[in-house]
Parts: sequence; structure tokens; C-alpha cells
Amino acid sequence: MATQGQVITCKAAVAWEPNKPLVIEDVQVAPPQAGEVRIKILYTALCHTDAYTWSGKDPEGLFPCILGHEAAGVVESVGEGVTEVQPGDHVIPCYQAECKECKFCKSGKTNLCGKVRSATGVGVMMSDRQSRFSVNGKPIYHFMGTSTFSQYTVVHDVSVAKIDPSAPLDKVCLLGCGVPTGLGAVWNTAKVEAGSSVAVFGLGTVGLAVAEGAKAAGASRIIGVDIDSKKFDRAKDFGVTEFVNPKDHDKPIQQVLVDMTDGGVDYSFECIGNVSVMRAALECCHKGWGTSVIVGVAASGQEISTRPFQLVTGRVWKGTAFGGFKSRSQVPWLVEKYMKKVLNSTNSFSPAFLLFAFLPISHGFLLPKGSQEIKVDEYITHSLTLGEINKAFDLMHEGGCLRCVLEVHP
Ligand SMILES: NC(=O)C1=CN([C@@H]2O[C@H](COP(=O)(O)OP(=O)(O)OC[C@H]3O[C@@H](n4cnc5c(N)ncnc54)[C@H](O)[C@@H]3O)[C@@H](O)[C@H]2O)C=CC1
Ligand SMILES: N[C@@H](CCC(=O)N[C@@H](CSC=O)C(=O)NCC(=O)O)C(=O)O
Ligand SMILES: [Zn+2]
Ligand SMILES: [Zn+2]
Repeated sequence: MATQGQVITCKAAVAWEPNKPLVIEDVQVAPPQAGEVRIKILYTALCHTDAYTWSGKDPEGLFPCILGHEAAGVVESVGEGVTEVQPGDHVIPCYQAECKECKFCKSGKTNLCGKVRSATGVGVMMSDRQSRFSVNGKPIYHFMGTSTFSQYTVVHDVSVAKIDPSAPLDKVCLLGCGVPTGLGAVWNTAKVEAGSSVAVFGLGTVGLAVAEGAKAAGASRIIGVDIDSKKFDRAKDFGVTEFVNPKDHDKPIQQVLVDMTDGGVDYSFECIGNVSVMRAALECCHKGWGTSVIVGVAASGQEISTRPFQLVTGRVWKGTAFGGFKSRSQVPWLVEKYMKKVLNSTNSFSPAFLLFAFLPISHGFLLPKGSQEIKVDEYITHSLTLGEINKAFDLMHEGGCLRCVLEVHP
């Protein structure tokens, strides 16, 4: 039955209040307006940022809402004026938009986009400042401009990346957030060079993707720091070469790292969201040039501090959103890199090889040596259905879980 132009009633997980179990509801999803796209979400993963907003600690958190921002699906219908995608296209919703026209997009200095951020931060669509979701007439807020814990969602056209239709959506949904964030933190934000020493604080999905990116960039030492020693074994597969558990040391962790590395690491990455660790990550960097990148998201009211002397003496403190990747332009490229790995694991040589070899040039930037392929499957530790979403959130807080992928239309 054609659904174009109709309200769709479907299942979605609604967060009615902070920290209260999500409820699977029959949700009405309005048709897309001008410049909007309605997507049938097929697979969504959970990210710690969903848990953070659900906890009530996100200053932008609004309830009731539909969370979720790491997903893949198929375009169901498009609103007036949408030209870059059409029904049937396979897509990844992007919480970081890319309009290619605003001063951010045109600056060449950032992946942040200003076109719809004022609406996505308050849970509505840009054109009429209204939500497209409701339950029995009660509006439900959008989240991060994506709201993927729903069988159908409506997003702005500038927030949709069209991808290779042969890519497995149950895997590439991860390219909507955590994996690109870690890789991009290394390749785009820090620009780690071959031979560098790197410290990664937090060995969850984001930290492991940092390690993977650092290995691809040719880092000589990749030191993983985590308070859970069970994380260490798995981290070796992602490129971590040494491990430190702060609980095993009496000295501050920054001092431990400085002592291990003849004065400090060249690059460090905080992938936890803990402001004390952010300070340690800066202060374990080498005097004169060490760069620390904040990736973790810290709660409302939390602030970072250090002695200004740390910066006066040449350390650099940076942050990254979505790893600095320009979403609509570069998510399809990340999917292609993943597909190359899939192809290579089935064919020893494929004509697609030449295409992939030239893609980095056609996309305007160079890949670090050895980074032609990226892992995705390796980050998926659990698979459940949308109806089991509360169980999936419980799993996230267990040490063994990296990403749990939910089948949205089981
Ligand atoms: N900036 C961005 O664009 C993005 C930021 N994030 C944020 O990145 C952070 C990490 O995300 P995930 O990897 O999914 O989280 P995760 O919870 O899976 O990983 C965090 C790791 O840190 C470890 N840890 C906790 N406290 C620690 C401490 N004091 N010292 C050392 N290790 C400690 C935990 O054992 C765990 O292994 C979250 O804050 C998330 O919100 C996620 C995606 C995008
Ligand atoms: N509303 C939050 C914002 C948290 C945040 O920094 N989000 C990241 C993405 S985290 C993904 O899992 C981001 O892209 N930030 C840039 C942006 O424009 O939001 C808060 O206020 O803490
Ligand atoms: Zn995320
Ligand atoms: Zn823009």
C-alpha cells in the first residue's frame, strides 16, 4: 500500500521521562514537508550518547522524545524540493548535517553545519518548528535530528547520506556515529603522523576506533588506558600495543604515561566523557607539541580545567564532533571503504580495487597509509530487536558490549 503523503502509524521506543524504561508505542509519523525525508529505519545501534541524554544529564535533552542516531534504512518518501535522494535509496541518517551552503560548510575549516542545528537541538523540524511524531495527538520530540529508535523517522534532507545499495544495513548502521568518530578524531582532527605515540583513554567503541585509526596512520605506540582490564585483550585486535589500568598505579595516570614515554605522548584522545580524565589526557602530552582531543561527551554542569601553563608550554587541546567527517560527502566513502574489506574477504582481487584506490583522491583528501579498509562487524557484539531495547541499554553498561544492533522491523 502506498504510504506517500499519508501519516504512518508504526512502532517506536518512546522515552517519556529521563531514566524511565523506554516504552514501545504506536507512533504517528507525519509525511515529510518541503526539504524533509521520511526514512524506513531497518537497523539501529545504540550509542552512549543516547544513554547520556536518556539519563537527564544532557542540557538539550527534551522529553518525551524518540532517541537513536546510529542507523541505516531506506527512503520511504520525500518532501517538496528534495532532489538528492528518492524513495528506495539506501541511506544513513546523519546527526551532523551538511548543507554545503552555510558559512560552516563553506569555511573548509569544520564539519559542523549551521543549517538546521537550531531546530535539531530543540527536537523539532526547521520549516515549522513542529515535531513530525505524535502519540494519540501528543507531540513527541525528535532527537539529534535523527530519532532512529522508530520504524519510520523524518529528517532534514541535509541530514541524509545516500549509500551503496549493496552495503549490508545491519552492519553499516554503525557508520552513523561511533566508528567514524574514532577514526576521524585521528585522521581529521589530530592528523596523527606515522611514528607517533598515542594514548587512548577509554576502550569502548569510540576508543577502539581511535586505536584502529592510529594503527592505520602508522602510529608506533598505541597505549590503551581503561579502568576495566577485561577491555585489554580485545583492544589488541584494534591496534592497541600497550595497556595501563590507572587502578594499578599510585601515581596520577598522566605521570605514569609521561614516565613511560620519555616526556609524554604525541597525541591523546579522551573517549569516556569524564572531565578529570580529559585533564589527565591533556597533561600526559609531550611539552612543546603534544595534542589532546576530547571526544567523550560530559554531562551538563561539568567543566574542564588545567593550569594554563600546560598550554603555554605548547600542548594543544582540541575537540571533535563526528570525527570531523563531513557527513553527506564522507559517510558514503566510509561505506565504500567497509565494502572494500567485504569484497577483499571474498575475492583476492577485484576490479573494484582500482575504484577504491582512486576514491581518496576524488574525495579531496588522502588516506593514511594502510587505511584502505575499515572494520565494522568487529564492533558488533550483540543483536536484538527494537522491542528488546531496554535490554540493549542494560547490555551497554556491561563491559563485554561494544555495539548492540537492533532489528527494527523483525
Ligand atoms: N564527540 C562525538 O562526536 C562523539 C562522542 N561520543 C562519546 O564518546 C564517549 C565514548 O563512547 P563509547 O566508546 O561508546 O563508550 P563506552 O562506555 O563503550 O566506553 C568508555 C570506556 O571508558 C572506560 N572508562 C570509564 N571510566 C574510565 C576512567 N576513569 N579511566 C579510564 N577508562 C574509563 C570504560 O571502562 C569503557 O571501556 C561517550 O562519552 C560518548 O557519548 C560518542 C560518539 C560521538
Ligand atoms: N546535547 C549535547 C551535545 C553532545 C555532543 O557534543 N554531541 C556530539 C555528538 S555525540 C554522538 O554520539 C556532537 O556532534 N556535538 C556537536 C553538536 O553540534 O551537537 C550536550 O549539550 O551535551
Ligand atoms: Zn553517538
Ligand atoms: Zn551547512
